[in-house]
Amino acid sequence: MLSVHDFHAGYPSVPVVSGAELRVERGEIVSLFGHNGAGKSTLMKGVFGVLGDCRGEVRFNDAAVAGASTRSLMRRGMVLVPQERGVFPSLTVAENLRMGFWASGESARAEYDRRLARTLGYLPILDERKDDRAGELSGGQQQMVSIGRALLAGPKLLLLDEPSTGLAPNLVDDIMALVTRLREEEGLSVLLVEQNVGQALAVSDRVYLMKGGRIIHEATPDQLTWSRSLWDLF
Ligand SMILES: Nc1ncnc2c1ncn2[C@@H]1O[C@H](COP(=O)(O)OP(=O)(O)OP(=O)(O)O)[C@@H](O)[C@H]1O
Repeated sequence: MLSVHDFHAGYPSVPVVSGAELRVERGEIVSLFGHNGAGKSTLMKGVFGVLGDCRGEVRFNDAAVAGASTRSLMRRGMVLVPQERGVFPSLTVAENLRMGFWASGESARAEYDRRLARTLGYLPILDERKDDRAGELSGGQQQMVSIGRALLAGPKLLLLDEPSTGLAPNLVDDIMALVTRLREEEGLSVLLVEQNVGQALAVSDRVYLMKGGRIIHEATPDQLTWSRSLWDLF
């Protein structure tokens, strides 16, 4: 579904990610772990076409997409849920969700209704709050808006950047359960950045460790759980 080879990304005159190699197979949940500043968000944003200064190979659904715009990647089915959530506070929840649909380039009303019904099925709180301004919602509910907006875009691959930032532990469990359901019921592939390592490991098929802008190791959750030497890499 996604393969990244010798990928470099950063900001004007600030190189961050160096020579990254990673892949996400269809239907896989893959986590990317690393300390603050390791470059996880930069890698995700680079792959998603948000940053200008990138080079290397990115293949998505068998097409070479390095350098493609975010807009074209969304139309192909890659969607980023950014760490900062990016909800539009003065718009209602329903309007925020609709933005995701429009960003996917779809315009058929029937498809909108179908995606909306499925999304509200996963996130019933958004149905209850659909006429409220997103800025009035709690942090956890705003995270649900951000994920819901991504689902309205009809993703095949979700890039989820620290979805549980600032959330209570029970909400972290809810988000991990949602990720698992989306994989099982929608066949979604997920690349997940998460600081709650234990909870992310429980839902992941594979894991990458990132340090100093480099991917330093690939492991299964089992290997990571039982190998002290892998943790020492950090
Ligand atoms: N807009 C920017 N301009 C310049 N440097 C940036 C910018 N955003 C991030 N950086 C730098 O890039 C490096 C990697 O940051 P990044 O956010 O990718 O790390 P991260 O692993 O996602 O960390 P965290 O877990 O804190 O989100 C850091 O040194 C950071 O200061």
